[in-house]
Amino acid sequence: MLTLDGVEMRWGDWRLSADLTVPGGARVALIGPSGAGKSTLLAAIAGFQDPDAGRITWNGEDLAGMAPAQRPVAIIFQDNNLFPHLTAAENVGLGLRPDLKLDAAGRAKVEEALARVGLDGLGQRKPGQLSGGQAARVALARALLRHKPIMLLDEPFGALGPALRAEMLALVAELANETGATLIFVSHEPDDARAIADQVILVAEGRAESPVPTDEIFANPPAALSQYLGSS
Ligand SMILES: Nc1ncnc2c1ncn2[C@@H]1O[C@H](COP(=O)(O)OP(=O)(O)OP(=O)(O)O)[C@@H](O)[C@H]1O
Repeated sequence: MLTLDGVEMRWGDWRLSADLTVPGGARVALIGPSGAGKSTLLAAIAGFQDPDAGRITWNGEDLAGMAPAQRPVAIIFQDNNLFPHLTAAENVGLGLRPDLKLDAAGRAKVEEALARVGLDGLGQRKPGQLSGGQAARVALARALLRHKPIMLLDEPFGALGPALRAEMLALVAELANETGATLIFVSHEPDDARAIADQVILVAEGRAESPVPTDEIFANPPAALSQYLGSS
């Protein structure tokens, strides 16, 4: 399980506190108003931004001082972080080795990951020759290949249309089920949370709340959530 114990993030006067536990294998949506701190929270878990106070642990192990690459975490960002000059296969291969010196077994793993996300035969294309949905699949294949127990998604499918976004989220949920990974994703669409999250963390008014079962939180939304849903 992932535990945020007395975590505080600060930017100038801005503050976010988080005291919560995400069970291993959970599928959690982070929802809340723009600027509430959802990305900041993911950055703290991924190791891009140190907490100003508190501890983040995974199965009891403190992640402090661990570089992002060493953490039990794979993260996918909204722009998918693909290198335009590398092929889809090379972009995926970076998940195995940053120097791309892959042996036959490594190349086979890349092919396997590409096939698993539905990109069989498209490995030699550059990102510019792929659709938005296909590019998102490349990012997913790269994350998959890293075999990390926690997968973080910072609105990775925000630029896709609703049908494609739903399809990609369903694929992510399927992959998380297969690998047993703990999934934490940011979304501005309550429907995304309803579709694949079993729990929701509300990030609002300076706090990231403990996860609540998805059905429960939408059936009986706290004031900050009603306000956010009403204004979106
Ligand atoms: N590098 C930074 N330097 C200073 N302030 C920052 C930095 N990154 C984020 N912030 C501030 O932290 C607050 C939270 O930002 P964050 O991006 O985490 O919110 P969010 O909930 O993900 O928003 P959105 O839904 O719009 O993506 C904002 O007030 C933002 O301006």
